[in-house]
Amino acid sequence: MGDLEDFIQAPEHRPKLALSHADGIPTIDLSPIFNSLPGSDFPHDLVHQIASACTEWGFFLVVNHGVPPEKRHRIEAAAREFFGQSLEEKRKVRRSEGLVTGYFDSELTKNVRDWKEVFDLVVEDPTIVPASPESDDEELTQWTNQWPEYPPEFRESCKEYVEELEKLGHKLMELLALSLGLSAKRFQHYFKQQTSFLRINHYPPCPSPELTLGVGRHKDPGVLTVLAQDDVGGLEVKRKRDGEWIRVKPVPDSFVVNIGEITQVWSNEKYESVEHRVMVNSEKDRYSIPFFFNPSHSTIVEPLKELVDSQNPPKYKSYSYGKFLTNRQRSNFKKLNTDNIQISDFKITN
Ligand SMILES: O=C(O)CCC(=O)C(=O)O
Ligand SMILES: [Fe+2]
Repeated sequence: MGDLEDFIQAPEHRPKLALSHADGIPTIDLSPIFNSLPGSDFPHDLVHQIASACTEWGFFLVVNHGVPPEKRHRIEAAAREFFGQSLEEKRKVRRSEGLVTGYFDSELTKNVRDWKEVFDLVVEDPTIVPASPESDDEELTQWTNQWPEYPPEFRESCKEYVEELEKLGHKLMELLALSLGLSAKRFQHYFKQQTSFLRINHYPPCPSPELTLGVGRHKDPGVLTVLAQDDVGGLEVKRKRDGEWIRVKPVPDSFVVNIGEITQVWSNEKYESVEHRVMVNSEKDRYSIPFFFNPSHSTIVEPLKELVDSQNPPKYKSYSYGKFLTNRQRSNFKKLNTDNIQISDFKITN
């Protein structure tokens, strides 16, 4: 993977190898949404579970989520085949500054290299985004997918998986809306011309797991992330209550859902996006597949009018999601001297 030196975390960010599983992240059974009569509301109890998981953790697992397990197994198998090839083969579909989809093995999180390789694809092909982060530049550009030749079923397995995850994403947004006291379809329109993307992460075994991270501590910038992790484990969440790093135990056929920064702003911090990171290990390869559910580039992100009033004034200035996204994108390629753009940059401080 290159020089170990590039991957070494500052001492205060290194993982503890002694694990803290503690009382875990809540697990939410989504079967009621498939059993309720068409046109009727989701059960109150389910909406309540979503509200308390989002408030207390910013993370939860879902089971009985409606995604057929065979579609998940197919993309997982295709991912193993793809990453099992030589670096030379994989680099035929490498990502570059002009072409942001495809294979990449040198991502930085908070300016330190992650011990991972990834394959990214956009859900809308093409995806419309601003050409540059500059606020006075109105030019738009397109992100398109590139596909490897091998394995031959790679493209189709990604496509059918993404379709399922999109359906689940919309269901989760309906639940989230209800849990905030909004109408079920309140968020739907933001996802026309969505900028959602799917990432496949491969974390190879690492000789020094105590010094490095598969993904450094970060918050997801979008609306919602729905992650499939395999049975190896490594994802850790910073518990809101006390700041302890808690391991998210793998549960077969479940998804890990977490709140992104846009939801934090929309909800005026009723729901917070929580930091997480990934530990690697010296023995096993680990794979994970996050689906990042993101709105249109033209979305102006700000606390929702219904959720603010004179008692609870907006905690954020509005910002353009498209500009935010292209700004982040640029910093992923370069080691910068400063931290990349954060939503805290838009926080209103009195
Ligand atoms: O691999 C994981 O478990 C999480 C990955 C992650 O947080 C990310 O890609 O944003
Ligand atoms: Fe993440």
